[in-house]
Amino acid sequence: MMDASLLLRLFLGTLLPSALLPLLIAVGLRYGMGEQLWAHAGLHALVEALVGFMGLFVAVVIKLLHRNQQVNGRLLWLCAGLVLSIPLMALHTAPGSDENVVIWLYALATLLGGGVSAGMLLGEQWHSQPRLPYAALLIALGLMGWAMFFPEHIPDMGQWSQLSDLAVGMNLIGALGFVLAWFALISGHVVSGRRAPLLLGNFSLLMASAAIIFLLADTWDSRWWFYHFLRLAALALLLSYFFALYLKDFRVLRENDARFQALVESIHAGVYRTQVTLERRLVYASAQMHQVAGLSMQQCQEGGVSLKSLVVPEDWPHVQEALEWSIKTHVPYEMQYRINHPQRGEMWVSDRGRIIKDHQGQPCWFDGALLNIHEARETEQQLLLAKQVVQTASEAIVITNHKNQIMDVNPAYERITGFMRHEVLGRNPKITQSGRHDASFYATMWKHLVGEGHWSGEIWDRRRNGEIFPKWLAISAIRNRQGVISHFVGVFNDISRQKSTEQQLERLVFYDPLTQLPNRVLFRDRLIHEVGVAERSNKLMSLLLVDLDRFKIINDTLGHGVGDELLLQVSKRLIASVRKSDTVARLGGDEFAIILPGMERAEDAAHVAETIINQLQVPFSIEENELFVGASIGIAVHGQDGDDYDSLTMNADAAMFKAKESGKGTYKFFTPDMNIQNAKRLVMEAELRRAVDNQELMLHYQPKVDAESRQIVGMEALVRWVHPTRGVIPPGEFIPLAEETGLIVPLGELVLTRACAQVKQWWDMGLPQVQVAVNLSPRQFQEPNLIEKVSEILRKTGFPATGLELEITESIAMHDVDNTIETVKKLKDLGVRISIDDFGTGYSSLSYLKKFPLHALKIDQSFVRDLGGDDDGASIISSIISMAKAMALGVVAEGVETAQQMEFLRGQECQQVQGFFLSKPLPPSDFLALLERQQETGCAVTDVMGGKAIT
Ligand SMILES: Nc1nc2c(ncn2[C@@H]2O[C@@H]3COP(=O)(O)O[C@H]4[C@@H](O)[C@H](n5cnc6c(=O)[nH]c(N)nc65)O[C@@H]4COP(=O)(O)O[C@H]3[C@H]2O)c(=O)[nH]1
Repeated sequence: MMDASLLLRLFLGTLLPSALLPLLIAVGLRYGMGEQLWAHAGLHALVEALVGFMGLFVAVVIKLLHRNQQVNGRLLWLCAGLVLSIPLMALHTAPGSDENVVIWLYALATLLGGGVSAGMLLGEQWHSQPRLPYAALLIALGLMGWAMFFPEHIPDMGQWSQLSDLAVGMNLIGALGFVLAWFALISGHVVSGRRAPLLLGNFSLLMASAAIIFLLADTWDSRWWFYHFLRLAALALLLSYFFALYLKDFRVLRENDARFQALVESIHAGVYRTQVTLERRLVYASAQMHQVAGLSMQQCQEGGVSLKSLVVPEDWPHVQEALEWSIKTHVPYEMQYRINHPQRGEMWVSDRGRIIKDHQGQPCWFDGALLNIHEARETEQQLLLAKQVVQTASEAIVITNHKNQIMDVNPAYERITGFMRHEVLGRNPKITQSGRHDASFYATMWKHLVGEGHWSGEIWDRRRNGEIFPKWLAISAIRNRQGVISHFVGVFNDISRQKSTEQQLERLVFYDPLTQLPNRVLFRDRLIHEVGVAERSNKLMSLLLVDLDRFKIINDTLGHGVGDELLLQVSKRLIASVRKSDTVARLGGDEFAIILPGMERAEDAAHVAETIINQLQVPFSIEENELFVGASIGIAVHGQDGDDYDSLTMNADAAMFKAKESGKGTYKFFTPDMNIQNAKRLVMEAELRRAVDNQELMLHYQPKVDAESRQIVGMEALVRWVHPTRGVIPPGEFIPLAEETGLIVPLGELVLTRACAQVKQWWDMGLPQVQVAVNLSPRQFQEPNLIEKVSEILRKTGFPATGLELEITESIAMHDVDNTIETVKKLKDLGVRISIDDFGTGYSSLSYLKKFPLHALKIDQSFVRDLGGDDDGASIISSIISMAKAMALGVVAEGVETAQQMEFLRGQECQQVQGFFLSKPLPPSDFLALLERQQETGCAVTDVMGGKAIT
């Protein structure tokens, strides 16, 4: 609805003045200038020129605005109306035009101007005809040409005072056209807004009015001037509208530009426009390009710098490619590349832009924005790197927020805990708690973590499968800029393998690998510890050293497998014999130590020792063998027998040695005189060393007699130590010491050489050529050059190998059976005979025995001694004899002391006998006499059978 007040204001403000003013001017001119024709003609030309200029100007403006799509297409009809009418109107001022032509031009201009302007009312399909103004121009030119060159063909238009009907009709139709155009204009379809339709409508009304007044006017009268000025006012209205429109556009443009500038300068990005040529020269660069790309402010303002010169050469092809692609596809581009910043060096930028086309759709610019992303990219790279580090780290990493909710974990976390990332996100890390640590542990941990910012330590956790494992955990608190804890980062390692290695190492260092008992190192530690405890308390502490009595024989004869099993079983019995607080340790070989702390009386240690001895006397059953071992125990009590590790162990050792000495299977408390005995042993060792060198050793010979013929068939060489002060020392007292110290090797060589030399001498004397038997100790037997030594001695002494018999013990035979068989075979190859001494005391396996190239078995004297007693010596002897017979071996019975024993052995068809009943071991001179007697009488021991020994 048209606003009435607006209508009134427009009427009063626009239409009225624009009609009144021409009227006043016209009246003023008529009466002011009178009949001065020259003045009227000049003013008329000026007015028409102004009308013509304004009309054409407005026509051009409408056309241009339409091309820029700033005005409605209907206005092209108004434009065409102006193009048609204005030149025609202007033409009538040409000098020499006759009245008919002038009226014709006027009427035609009014007709065509109004008629074509009314085209604004036409339907949609008639709008936006860009060629319409040109067509109008052509028609106008044609009509002008007609009027100018063929005035005679112009219809009769009458005179100013009396217009023809045609002239009147054309003017009326033209006026009607302007009225119709007024309808079109005020409808709001041509121009929008409140004032514009009325303003333009006024133009149309004035034009219509001018056409009507034209009909009433006469040349130079006031009506005549009136319609001229009406048209001038109408066009002035039109011009003012479009001028205002232009001004408005210009202002908007300027505002937009200022706004655009402000906007562009306010953003961090450098905004640019470049040419689409290959160089991509900048035609516009915002001031930010100074910051982003290092352009000078002058370069920013003037442009001209090529984008190519800014970009790092390696990246340019990539930039070119993206821009070309954008030209081709018209799709905006977005890329990241490096530019050479003159001050800051290579900088990463992000470039987003698009192709701009001209009005013909041809690409003409690239408009883009360059953003410095160097720091962001560096940060991104660092983040990427950090992420990769986290992802590939072998340590588990868990990140929580300040509420201790898991925000992220790495693959190592998943591998170690078994929990997948998605299972733990948002949960508390305590899902892996093992329950091994109490609340106070975690409270301390958190206190330290929050206070110090970090915590590290060993902690036990639980895997998803329930398995508990140790880990080394380091947690750091991460604080934000305000210093408030925002995150926690936990890094941990599964240290179960390391732990078990540590434990294994600890076991290796501190425990005996066979029995798993503490070894000497840990024993020492514990003993020192218990000494300290005993000193602080009123309790006694005792140390027991336990040595197994027959372990060596068992180990040598039945092998290490049996030996190891025996030690295992012994260790179990020892543990079972003491309290849990006591320490049972294995010091090596068959030696064990027991620490008994917290005892009331020393006798308590004796009870424990008795228990142990009783326990170890119970036979052990290993691999179908029933094995008997006893134990000798030495006891030292803290305080009375020593107050430190060294004195206690030394004294317990001395006590143990004494226990062994005083018959096995017993215990002894340490007494001070034991140390004296120890000292004695040391002295003896030195003396024995000297004795070997000083020829203090001499040999005695004990005859072996044929049980049937009673003739001496052999002899055993037995060493004696003739001590300068102590007299003759029997071998039982020094052979073990020699064996222990290694002195047995030179001693054994000495004995063998002496025996061979002695018997060779007797043989050379023509005496009965009986064999001599020499004892070989285990240590001698294991000498790698034994064979060479024996053959060298035989060679040196010239004694035939067949005259020599070497006695080895059962334990030697059964130790390392294969090697022993080898050595025995080699000895046999030399011609030497081998017999097994003390047979029956060891654990000889018959099947092995068969493999040895033996000569004879010597029945141990303990069985002979048992004859006639309760023990089953007789049956053992007869078994040995029948076994030897079966194996085609000779048998010698040792230790024959009585006629009964002799009788028994003869009855059992024992081939040879040896013993005090026949003869004690004799010095060489006595044995020589015996041999000589046998040579003379044929039998050296005849009288013996009468019950009297030879010596
Ligand atoms: N009670 C009793 N004893 C009798 C009787 N008949 C012989 N004997 C003793 O029995 C031991 C026999 O020697 P053995 O079994 O080889 O036992 C020997 C032997 O193992 C070792 N031995 C002696 N001389 C040597 C030697 O030159 N080298 C090595 N390696 N060991 C030797 O010392 C051990 C002890 O030698 P001896 O004291 O000489 O003791 C000798 C001998 O005097 C008897 O009727 N009644």
